[in-house]
Amino acid sequence: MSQPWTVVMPVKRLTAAKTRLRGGVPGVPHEELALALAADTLDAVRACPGVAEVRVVTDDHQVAEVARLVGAQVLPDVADADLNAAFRHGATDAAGWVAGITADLPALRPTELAAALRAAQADPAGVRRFVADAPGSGTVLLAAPPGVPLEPRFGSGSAAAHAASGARPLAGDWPSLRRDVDTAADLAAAARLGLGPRTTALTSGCQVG
Ligand SMILES: Nc1nc2c(ncn2[C@@H]2O[C@H](COP(=O)(O)OP(=O)(O)OP(=O)(O)O)[C@@H](O)[C@H]2O)c(=O)[nH]1
Ligand SMILES: C=C(OP(=O)(O)O)C(=O)O
Repeated sequence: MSQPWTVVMPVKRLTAAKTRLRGGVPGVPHEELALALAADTLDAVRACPGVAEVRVVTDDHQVAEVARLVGAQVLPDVADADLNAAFRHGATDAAGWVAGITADLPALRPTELAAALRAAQADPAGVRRFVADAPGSGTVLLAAPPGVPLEPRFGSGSAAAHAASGARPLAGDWPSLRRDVDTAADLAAAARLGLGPRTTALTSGCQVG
């Protein structure tokens, strides 16, 4: 029987978010696209079996509104902090299993996330586990057992940084989980897997990638 998860999802202010994607979908306002990516990720996380609580760390009022509507808890960003500080802040005082996930997974399927979370709990070693992104250099998910600090090392080269910090990679065929979207080419790859409803509605009929 799996134990419940608290999932922490940081989202940057939309005006500053996803700069590598800016202009990537002609005709689609950038902030609407950034919001759609986060909203679809959030919906999939909320729909994932085993996820008891979702904490969205953000200073963006539109993201906060969407998050509250789907029953997530909203925490403001720590002033002048970065992505890893946002993960640590969101994980504060979480009692059981904690996972940090990036908010740029618009093709995410709840079944694939559930499978990855189950795989993390199946490890008897009691260490942090992570899921690398599709290219293998980044991280989309970091999981910590009860009582073990999340110790996030997201950012460029984070898969190696997480491994160097003692976290172990999770192997699994979870293409929708591993498909983070940083560029227009990533969005095209996510579209081939099947985008969530908000990103689909916003980009349908548009040239992506
Ligand atoms: N709350 C919070 N979330 C962040 C911060 N930096 C990044 N994120 C989120 O973390 C996730 C992964 O970050 P990146 O892929 O680097 O996204 P990004 O910084 O918006 O994209 P680029 O501008 O292209 O580097 C995204 O969902 C971001 O919204 C931060 O300082 N605070
Ligand atoms: C945040 C990360 O990278 P990117 O900005 O490339 O999504 C990461 O992979 O840890």
